[in-house]
Amino acid sequence: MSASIGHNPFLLRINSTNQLPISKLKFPFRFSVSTTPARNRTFASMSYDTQLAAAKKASSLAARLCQKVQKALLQADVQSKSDKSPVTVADYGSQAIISFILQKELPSIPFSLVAEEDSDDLRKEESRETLHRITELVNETLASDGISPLSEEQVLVAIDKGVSEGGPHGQHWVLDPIDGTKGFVRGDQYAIALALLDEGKVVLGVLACPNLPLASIAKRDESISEDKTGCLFFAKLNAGTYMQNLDGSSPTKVHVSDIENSEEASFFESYEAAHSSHDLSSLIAKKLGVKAPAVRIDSQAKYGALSRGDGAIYLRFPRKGYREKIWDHAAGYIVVAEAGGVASDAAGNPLDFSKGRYLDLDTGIIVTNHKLMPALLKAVQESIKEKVSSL
Ligand SMILES: Nc1ncnc2c1ncn2[C@@H]1O[C@H](COP(=O)(O)O)[C@@H](OP(=O)(O)O)[C@H]1O
Ligand SMILES: [Mg+2]
Ligand SMILES: [Mg+2]
Ligand SMILES: [Mg+2]
Repeated sequence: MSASIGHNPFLLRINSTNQLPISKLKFPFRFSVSTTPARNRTFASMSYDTQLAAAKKASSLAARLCQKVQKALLQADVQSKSDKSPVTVADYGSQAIISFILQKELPSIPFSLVAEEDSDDLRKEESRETLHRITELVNETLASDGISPLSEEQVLVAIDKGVSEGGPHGQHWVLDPIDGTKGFVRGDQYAIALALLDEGKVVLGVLACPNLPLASIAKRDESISEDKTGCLFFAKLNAGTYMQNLDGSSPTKVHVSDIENSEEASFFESYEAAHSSHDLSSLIAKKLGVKAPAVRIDSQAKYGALSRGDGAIYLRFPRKGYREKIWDHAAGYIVVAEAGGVASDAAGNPLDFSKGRYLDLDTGIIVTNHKLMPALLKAVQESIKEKVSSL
């Protein structure tokens, strides 16, 4: 793993392999409050209310930190020049806050966290100033909620709780502290994405999207820039999906688009062509007769926007060999599923979050409503075949 600290104290460039030394693996924990063995419990019997409240609090505080850093980044006019995945002090700060708050709010539940970042680079001598800045940011954010400050070591320990491997047994939090870091650095969309796995299934998810307008982004007039932004989506198994203002308004229930005619559908995809083939998605859209141009935005904000019907389809086709990580999809997946949507890989298999830190997938991820899925799947499979045979 390597990292170099740029001129701006808010930005770190990092080259992460996501490989973890065996010595860092955490024993998978069971939910200890219940006296029933985990495998015998039914998901319906669990309410997950305390976990959801803790997840909402943790994500909202992390969003506060991210908003502050993004403002500073933009004022400093930093640009992402490297083709390596950027990591900012906000990625680390967000992970530290969420890890710390979840443990603080849920003291009686054994804690297992599968998260994107680790502190290996931050522990290096050359990162001292950065660690100091991260700790300062974390403490300013915690103070705004009346929480006592953490030491630099406590910040590192909180970040490193994220080394869990997840898996099919017990409960595991799944965290992307900033999803869409490239969008974050550009001043565009990003999300703080937190989900809970229980026995390998996603049972709750929270998506904080500080730059997403509260109003629909479908057919938005780009010239109107004073749209209110900052959405918090949350979903619990069998309990629906809700959206509220990040500042804490009362939640409203959301539902995916009920469009049946694919010609009327619009679709989301990654802003970054390196993350998802824009060529393949345009071929699929053509086959479906989609008229609207692709809506390209960063991060799981796409899942949030889809869950409230801003668009009807999300297409993601990474280059061959890319392995999707569970934190890039777990929260978004349940937010869409509980809003009446469906996600699968390109072969129509459901997404399986029980396999550890990665998703095992056939080719890509497609998300839509139940009515459009059969036609979408057909168009996807035909398009993939055509693309492969034309190579
Ligand atoms: N070559 C690649 N193909 C597909 N996804 C990639 C990728 N390189 C990075 N990503 C993932 O794409 C995520 C952003 O998704 P999106 O394209 O929807 O904005 C990144 O999350 P992070 O920003 O958390 O690192 C990263 O995990
Ligand atoms: Mg990243
Ligand atoms: Mg991500
Ligand atoms: Mg991330």
